[in-house]
Amino acid sequence: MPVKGNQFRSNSFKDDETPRKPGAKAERPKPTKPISERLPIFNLEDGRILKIVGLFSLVLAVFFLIAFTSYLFTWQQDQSYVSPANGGWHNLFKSSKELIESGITDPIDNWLGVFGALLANQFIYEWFGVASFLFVFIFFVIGFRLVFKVRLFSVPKMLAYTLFGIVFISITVGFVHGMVSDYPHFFEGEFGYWSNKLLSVQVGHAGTGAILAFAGLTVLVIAYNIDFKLPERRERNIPAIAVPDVKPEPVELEDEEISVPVEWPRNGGRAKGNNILKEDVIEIVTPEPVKPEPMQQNIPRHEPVVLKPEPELEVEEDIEEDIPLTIDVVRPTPVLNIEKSDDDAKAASLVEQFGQYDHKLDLASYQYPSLDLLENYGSNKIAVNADELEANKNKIVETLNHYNIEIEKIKATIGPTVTLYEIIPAPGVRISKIKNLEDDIALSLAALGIRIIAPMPGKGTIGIEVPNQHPEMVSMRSVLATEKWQNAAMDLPIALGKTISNEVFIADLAKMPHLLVAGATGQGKSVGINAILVSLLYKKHPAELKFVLVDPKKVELTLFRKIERHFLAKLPDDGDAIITDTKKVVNTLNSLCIEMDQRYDLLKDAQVRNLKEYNNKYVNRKISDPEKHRYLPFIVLVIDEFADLMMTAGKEVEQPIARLAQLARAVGIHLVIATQRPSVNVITGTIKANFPARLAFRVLSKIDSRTILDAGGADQLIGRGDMLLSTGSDLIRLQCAFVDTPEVEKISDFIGNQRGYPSAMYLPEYVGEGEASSPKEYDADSRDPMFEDAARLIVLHQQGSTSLIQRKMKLGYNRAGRIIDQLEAAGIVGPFEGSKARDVLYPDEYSLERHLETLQKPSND
Ligand SMILES: Nc1ncnc2c1ncn2[C@@H]1O[C@H](COP(=O)(O)OP(=O)(O)OP(=O)(O)O)[C@@H](O)[C@H]1O
Repeated sequence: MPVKGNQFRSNSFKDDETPRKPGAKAERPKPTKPISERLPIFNLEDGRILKIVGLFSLVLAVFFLIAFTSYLFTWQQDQSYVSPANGGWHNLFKSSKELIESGITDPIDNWLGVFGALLANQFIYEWFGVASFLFVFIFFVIGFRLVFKVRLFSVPKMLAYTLFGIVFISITVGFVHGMVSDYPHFFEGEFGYWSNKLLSVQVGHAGTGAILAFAGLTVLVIAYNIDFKLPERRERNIPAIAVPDVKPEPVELEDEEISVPVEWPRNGGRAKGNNILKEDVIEIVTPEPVKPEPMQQNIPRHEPVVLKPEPELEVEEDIEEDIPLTIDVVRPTPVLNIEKSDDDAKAASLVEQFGQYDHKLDLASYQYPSLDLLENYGSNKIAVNADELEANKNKIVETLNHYNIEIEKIKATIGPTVTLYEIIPAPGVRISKIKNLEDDIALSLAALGIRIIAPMPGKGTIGIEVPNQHPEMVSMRSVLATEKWQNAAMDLPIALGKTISNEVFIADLAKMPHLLVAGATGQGKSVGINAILVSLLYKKHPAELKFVLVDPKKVELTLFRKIERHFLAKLPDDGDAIITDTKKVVNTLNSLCIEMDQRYDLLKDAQVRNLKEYNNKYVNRKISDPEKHRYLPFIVLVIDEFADLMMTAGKEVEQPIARLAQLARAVGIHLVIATQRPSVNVITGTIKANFPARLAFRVLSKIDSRTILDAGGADQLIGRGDMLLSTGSDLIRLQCAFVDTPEVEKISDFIGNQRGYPSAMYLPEYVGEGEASSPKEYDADSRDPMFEDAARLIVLHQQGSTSLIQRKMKLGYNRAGRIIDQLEAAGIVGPFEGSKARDVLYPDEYSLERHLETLQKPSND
C-alpha cells in the first residue's frame, strides 16, 4: 500500500499508548518494550527500512564497482597485502609494525583502500573472476527498485539469471583460459579454475565444453525460447506458429489445396493443370464453324501486349527532383510532437511502473476452444471427375458453336461445389449473346444452378459456373486448420468457407462493417450464422468481444446460452441473454444506441477516432482520466429472422437498426442480420443503404436475388451452403463452412465450463417511452441502507450514473438502480436522460449533508 504524507500522523504511536500505564509497565516482563516506546517502529509497510536497504544497496553497487575496477589496475601492487599467505583479511586488524614484520611494506593502491583491496581480491581472485562485476548489477537493480520504486527488471528473475551468469561466466572463462594456462587467474577466479579442474577430471575437456554449451543454450531457451533452425526447410508440422491471439493447439495444420485451372487451348492441345490425368484429356471439340472466322489471324497480335517500362525511369528522376520540396512541407510536425511528449512521458512512466493495462487479466486463464471440438467432414480434397469435366466442357463448346459462337480458349477451375469454366470468346463475339444463352447451356448440361458471369470482372473472360455432380462439404475444421486462418490478423475475422478455386475465404467483419444474410428456408442460413459466431469464438477473448443475440424463432441461437457469462451482453434485468421477445428487442436496440453514444463520448474525450485507437490508448495508459474510461470490447449484434421483427415492430426496429448501421462501426458495434424473406418491406432502402456487405444463400426468385444483392444470381445457387457474397463492388461465390449443432454445443460447453465473469455484460438501461416512470415519491423508511453513501459518492463525482454506484460500492445492478431511483425521489439527482448521466442537483458535499439532514428530520420526529 502506498504510504503518503507524514508518518508521525499515523496510528503507530497511538497503538503503543495503552501499555504505558505504570502498573502495566511493571508487570510486563518483556525487556524490549521501553526501547520501542522511544524509537520509531520499523515495519515493512512503513517503507523506511526498505528505503534504507535500497540506499545501502546502491552504495554497495558503487563501492563494488570502484573496488573491482581499481583491482584490475592495482592487483599486482596490492598482492602482498591481500594474499592469504600473508594474512589476508587478518591484516585488517594488524598494526603497521605487525604488517612490516609480515613483510608487507608497500602502501595499498586500491582506490578504496585496504578494505577495497581485500574485497575485490576475495570476489575476483578467490571467487568468480571478472564475472563478479555482475554483483554490481544486482545491487544496483535492487537499490534502484527500493529507492525510486521503479521496476527495471523482475527482481527474482534478475537474481536467478545473474547468479547463474556469474557461475557460468566464471567456469566458461576458466575453460577458455585453461587452454592456454595452467594457473588460476583473476579472469575466472579460483571458483572458475577449480570447477574446471574438477569437471575435466570427471568428463574431460571436451565434456566440460559440452556441459557448458548445454547449460548456456538451456538458459537461452528458458529465457527467450529460441528456435533452432536447420538450414534447409523441414516438414511443416508445428502448430506453434506465431498466432497472436489463439493458444497454440497440438493440431496439425492442413494445407490449403487451391485449384489450379485446367486449360484447353484453342488448337486442340492437351489440358493443363494438376487436377486431371493426362490420359483423360480430350481435345477441344470444334464442330464445323458455321461462319469461318477471318479474324483468327489477328489472334497472335492480341497476346504479346506488354507494357514497356521505359517511362518509369523518367518518372523516378522527376520524383528525386521533387524530394527536397516534400521535406520542407513536412518540417513543422516536430513542434506538435513536443507538445504531446509530456503526456506520453507520463503514460510511459505509468506503463513502466504497472505494465500495460491487461484487459484479459480478469480471465487470464481462459482457454481458447481447440480444433478438436470440430468434426472433419468429407475429404477436403479436390476430387474431380475428369470425365465430368470433359463432358461439361464439350457440352458448353457445342452449345456455343451451335449458336455460332466461336471460342478462343476454355479453362476450368474446380471448387468444392461448382466448377467455373472460363471462356475467352473469339474476337468480335458479343457478350450479351452468350449471356442470353444461359438457359440453353443449362438445358444442354442438364444441370441446375448454372450461373453465367459475363464478363468476369477484371479477367476479360466469360465465366460459366456448373455445379459438381459430387459436391464436397467444406467443414469448419478444414477452414480453421489452415495457416491462413491461424495467421489472420484481423479485428473480427470470420471464416466464411471456400471460394470457387477452393481457397479459404476469410473476411473481417469489422471492415464490412455490417452483414446482411438472406436466403430461403433450408438453404444454410443458420449454418452460416453459426459459422460466423464460431469463427469469432475461436479468435477472440471474452474481454474483447460481446454478442447481443436476437432470436425470435427461439431455437436457433439457444446453443449459445452457455457462454452468457463470457461472451454475451444483455439488458440489465434478470431475463434471458438471448432475446426472443419483440418488446425486449426494441429496448435492446435502443440500449445499444445509448451504448454507441456513450462510446462516442468516450472516444471524443480520449481524442481518438475509432475503437482500436481508443483501446490502444487505454492499454498504454495514455488516457488522462482512467476512472471515466473502460476497455471497450467489440459488440456484434446478431438478429435471426429479421423479417419477423419487422412485421411485428416495423419502424420501432428499423430506426435504431438504421442508426446503428450508420454510425456504430467506429465504436466497434457491428450487425449481422439474417432474414428468410428478402422482400422490400423487410430489407428497406434505409437498411440496404447501410449494409454494403450482403450474403445471399439460395433464394426462390430473381426478384428476391435483386432485393438482396442488387443483382441476379442467388436464385441460381444450388443450396446447402452455396452462397454469394456481395461486398459492394464484387460478387463472390462461396461454399459456406459447415458446422453442425453438436459441434456448436461442444464449443459452448467448452467455453461455458470455464471460469467466466459474474454475469453477462450489461448494456445501458433504456426506458421506453410508455415506460418512463412518473416522479417517484420519497419514502424515508424504505430507503436503502447505502442511500447516504451513494448520495455522497454521486455528489463527489458529480455524475449521476447507476454504473458508478455499481462499480464503486460493489453493488448489483438492480440494487444500484433502486438507489438511483431513491436519489431521484429525494431530489439529489435529476431524471433519467437516456445516454447521458443524470444531473446531480447538489454541487458539493456541504449542501448535500444539509439536505440529508432535512430528509432525516421527519423520520426522527
Ligand atoms: N455449408 C453447408 N454445407 C453442407 N450442407 C449444408 C451447409 N449449410 C446447410 N447445409 C444443409 O442444409 C440444411 C439446412 O441448413 P440450415 O438449417 O442452415 O438452413 P436455414 O436456411 O437456416 O433454414 P431455416 O431458415 O429454415 O432455419 C442443413 O441441415 C444441412 O444439411
